[in-house]
Amino acid sequence: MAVLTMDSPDPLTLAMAPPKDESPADRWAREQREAQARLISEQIDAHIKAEKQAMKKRGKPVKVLLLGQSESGKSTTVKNFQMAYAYSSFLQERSAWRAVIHLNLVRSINTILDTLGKELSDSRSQPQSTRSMSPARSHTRPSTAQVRPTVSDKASTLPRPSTARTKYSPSIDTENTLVNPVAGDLDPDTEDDGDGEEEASSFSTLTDKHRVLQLRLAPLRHVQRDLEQSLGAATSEAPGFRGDAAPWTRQEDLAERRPREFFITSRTGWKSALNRVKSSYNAVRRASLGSREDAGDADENAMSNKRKPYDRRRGRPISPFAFMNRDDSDDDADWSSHTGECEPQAQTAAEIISSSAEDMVALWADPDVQAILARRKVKSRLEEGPGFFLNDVARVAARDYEPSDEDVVRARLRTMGVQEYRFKFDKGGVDAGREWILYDVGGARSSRHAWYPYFDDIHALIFLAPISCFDERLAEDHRVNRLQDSLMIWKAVCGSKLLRHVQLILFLNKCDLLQKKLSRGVRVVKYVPSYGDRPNDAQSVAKYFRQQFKDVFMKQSPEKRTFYSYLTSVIDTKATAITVATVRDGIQRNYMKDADIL
Ligand SMILES: Nc1nc2c(ncn2[C@@H]2O[C@H](COP(=O)(O)OP(=O)(O)OP(=O)(O)O)[C@@H](O)[C@H]2O)c(=O)[nH]1
Ligand SMILES: [Mg+2]
Repeated sequence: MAVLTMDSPDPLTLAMAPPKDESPADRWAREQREAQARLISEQIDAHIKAEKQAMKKRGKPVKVLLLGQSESGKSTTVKNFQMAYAYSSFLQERSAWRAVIHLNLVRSINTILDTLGKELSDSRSQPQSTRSMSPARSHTRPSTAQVRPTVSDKASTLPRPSTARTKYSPSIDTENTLVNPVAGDLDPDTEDDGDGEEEASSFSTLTDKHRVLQLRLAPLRHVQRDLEQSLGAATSEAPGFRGDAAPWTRQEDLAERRPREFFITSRTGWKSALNRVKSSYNAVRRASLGSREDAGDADENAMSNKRKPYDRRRGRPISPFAFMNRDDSDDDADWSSHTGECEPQAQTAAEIISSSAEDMVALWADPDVQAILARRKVKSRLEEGPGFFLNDVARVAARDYEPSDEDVVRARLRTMGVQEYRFKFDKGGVDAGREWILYDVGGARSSRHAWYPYFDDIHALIFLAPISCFDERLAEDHRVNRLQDSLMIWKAVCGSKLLRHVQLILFLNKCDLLQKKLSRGVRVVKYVPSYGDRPNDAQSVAKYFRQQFKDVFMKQSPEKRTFYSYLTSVIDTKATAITVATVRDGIQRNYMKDADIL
């Protein structure tokens, strides 16, 4: 074995030494390269120094985590912050939401077509004796293939409804579904109003006109598939998952910490999804924004094959968002080379949607279709569900459609992983100029393990609890009532030792939907027996639910702290702007008080 002795030449010196037989030209080239490298190194050092000084001057960023179950309104709240304080970046993204809105719309249409399909097959499967109750039912039905594709009521040869309808009997929850909303699971055998207890009919009111519409709208199935493919995994709702409401509590008991970086899934979720279709919509916009947009062409599955976004200067993963004020925009410079991938599918989808506009309007406006949807309980599910655009078809399907702010706020795309938004409040407030970071998380049960690593490094937590969901079940686990799930998460949040100094702010959200639900006659006491004989109006119900959350807060908080709560409908951007401003001031004051700045 060779041994290094003191007499041996220093291996480092040897490695750095120029080649023995270096020519003058090679030497000149080498020295040029070395000078260039020195210059770059000095520039990086100067940049880091300037950044550190700026950081010191600005102070640490205010960090806010948004929590709540899936579809509680976290991302919608972020959009409200974005609209209020980073509107230019919101505008830059706005047109890209068109694909999401189109997908939301097409899904609603396909849900209607599915319902009509069921209606027809249910009526066909009725025994002959039932069908022959009415003389009209002996009429021969034309085969679908024979139907001329025109939308006219005159061709109708199908029977009209008789008055002898099957009695509507909702097999819904009985009493005691939610005796104590904080306690255990629901009875898995019970069903609620919103879960699709549908009443089949022994005959169909559908005519040739509807069949023609069905045929003409059939291409929208492909459109849905194509848009889902273009936008990636965030378009599907959370898969079934029978995990805990607050899976981190066990970790907390064991004082187990996992590094946050492990969980950051930069460039997944809706931002990446939007960027995949963005370029196909607006070539001019693309040309002007191409250099700064964090344009993603990867969905979550493709991520592992891509270069990971990493900010060498700051030593952390790059934000997946372009949502930041101008002087932060260089954050995403590494990604500019990915910009501009064209998604012709989204454009083709927009063309088909545009040419189907009239038929979509006709389908949704049709009184027979409306009656079937109402009877099968699909109507309220659509109207009160996320991403409802059926009342805006003519506008949304137009060739030159550009989403409005309100459209973007109403659009639905699931958040995957944890997404980070950075921005500064340019003007106003007690702490103008300070950087803020909002963390938006995926709220499905399968995503909640990713929340915990953020607990020890945040100043405030905004918790979204949709109070209209008292009669709904979790998509990922149908045994669990959604209000109960919210309360279980809230309980764990309030009781968390890591969060004991964190300012908790509760948004009792979806008050507009609560109002709608109650006005169509849904009774709270049926799902929350403890509600008793209190009035079934939105104000009383909201007050009662607020008290439930407050009780949990008071009981679980490890230390005394103030309870902040707001009744919100975060799709109402005007009202939410006021709430957001109040919350912002409150968080800033608290932050500065803690930092002994005030
Ligand atoms: N009517 C009504 N709709 C709301 C309200 N808040 C949110 N929504 C809608 O509900 C849907 C879901 O909202 P998101 O903000 O995406 O929910 P989220 O909590 O981010 O959900 P995940 O990303 O799955 O965790 C969207 O279509 C929103 O427009 C509200 O107060 N009223
Ligand atoms: Mg979200």
